[in-house]
Amino acid sequence: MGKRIITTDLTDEDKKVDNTLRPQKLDDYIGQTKAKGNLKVYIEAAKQRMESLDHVLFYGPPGLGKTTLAGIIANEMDVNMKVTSGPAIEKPGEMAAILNNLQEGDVLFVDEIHRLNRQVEELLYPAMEDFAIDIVIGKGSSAKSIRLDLPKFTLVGATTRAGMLTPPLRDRFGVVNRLEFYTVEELKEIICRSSDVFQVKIEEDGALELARRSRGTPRLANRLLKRVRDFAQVKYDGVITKEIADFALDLLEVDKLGLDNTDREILFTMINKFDGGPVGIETIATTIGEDSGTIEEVYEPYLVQTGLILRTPRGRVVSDVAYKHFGLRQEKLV
Ligand SMILES: Nc1ncnc2c1ncn2[C@@H]1O[C@H](COP(=O)(O)OP(=O)(O)OP(=O)(O)O)[C@@H](O)[C@H]1O
Ligand SMILES: [Mg+2]
Repeated sequence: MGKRIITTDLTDEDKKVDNTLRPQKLDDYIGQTKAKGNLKVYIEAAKQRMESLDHVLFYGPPGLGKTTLAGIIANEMDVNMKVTSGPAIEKPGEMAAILNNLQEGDVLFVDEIHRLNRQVEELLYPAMEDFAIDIVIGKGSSAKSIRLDLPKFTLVGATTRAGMLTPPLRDRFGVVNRLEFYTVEELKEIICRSSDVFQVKIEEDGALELARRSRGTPRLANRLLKRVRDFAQVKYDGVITKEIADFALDLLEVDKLGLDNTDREILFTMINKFDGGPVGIETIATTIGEDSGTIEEVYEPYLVQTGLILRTPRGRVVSDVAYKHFGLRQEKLV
C-alpha cells in the first residue's frame, strides 16, 4: 500500500517531527480544556503534598496528544519518565525489572496499554494499588513468594482502544481522561505554533485551511504543515498562503474535511452496499475487512462528530451532510 498522508499511523519521520513539536508545559498545550484543567489541579495538589501523582489514563483516537500529555506530566512533576508499551513487554519478569528500577515519584508511561498480556497486567494490579509486587523465587516445592516494595510511582497509560481494557486495570487509574477532537481554532493555533518552530511564515487563512483539513487531529495538522511547507519553499517564496495550502492539499488528495481512505471506504460501503444504512457496525466491519472495535473507537468518532454518520438504535446511517460532501444525490427516500 502507498503511503497515505492522512493516516494517523506513525512513521519514523513523524516520530522526529512529533518530538520537536511536543509542548513541554501544560500551559503550552493547546485545547483539551477539560483534561488540562483536571490535570492542573491534581498536579498542584500532589506537589503541595509532596506525593506522587495518582495513576492517569488517557484514551482517545490516535494523534490527539496522549503521549505529549504523559511527557508534560513528568515535566510538571519534575520527575523522570520511563517509556514502554503493551506489546513490548512479554514477561512479568520484564515488567518487574522496569518497576523495580523506578525512582520515587517517577512516571512510567505505558503506551497501548490495552495490549499488555494477562500475566503482565496482573503484576500491575498490586504494583498500582499497594506499590508492591510478589515474585516467586525457586521452583517446585522449594518455590517461595516474596513481596517486593516499590517506590511510589505514577503509571500513565494511553490507549486508542479503551473498550479493550479490563475493568480491574481501568479501575486502578485514579484519573481517567478522554481526549477529544480539536476545534478548527485550536488546530490553527497549533499550526501557527509549529510554523514558528519550523521557522516558516504562514498567513492566517493558510493556517485556517490547513486546520480545517486536519481531521481534528494535531498530528495530521503538523504533518500537513510540513508537506505544504515544502511546496511553499520550492514553488513559491516560502510563505504559506491560502492558495498554496489549497493547491498542495488538493495535490495530496486531502479533501476539505481531511477524510482518510478508511473514512471514505466506510462511507462508500455504507452508501453503495447498504443504501446509506441503517447498518450495524459488525456488518460494516466485515464488509471492509476491519476490526469492528477499531472502527468504533478509531474511525467512527470523527465521522460521528462531523455529522457524516448518525448513530441510530437500528444502526449507523449516512447523513445528507456526507452525500453533499461527496457531491452525491441521496436517491433513497427516508
Ligand atoms: N494540544 C497540543 N498542542 C500542540 N501540539 C499537540 C497537542 N497535542 C498533540 N500535539 C502534537 O501532535 C502530535 C501527536 O501527538 P501525540 O503523539 O501526543 O498523540 P497520541 O495521542 O499519543 O497519538 P497515538 O495514539 O498515535 O500514540 C505531536 O507532534 C504533538 O506535538
Ligand atoms: Mg502516543
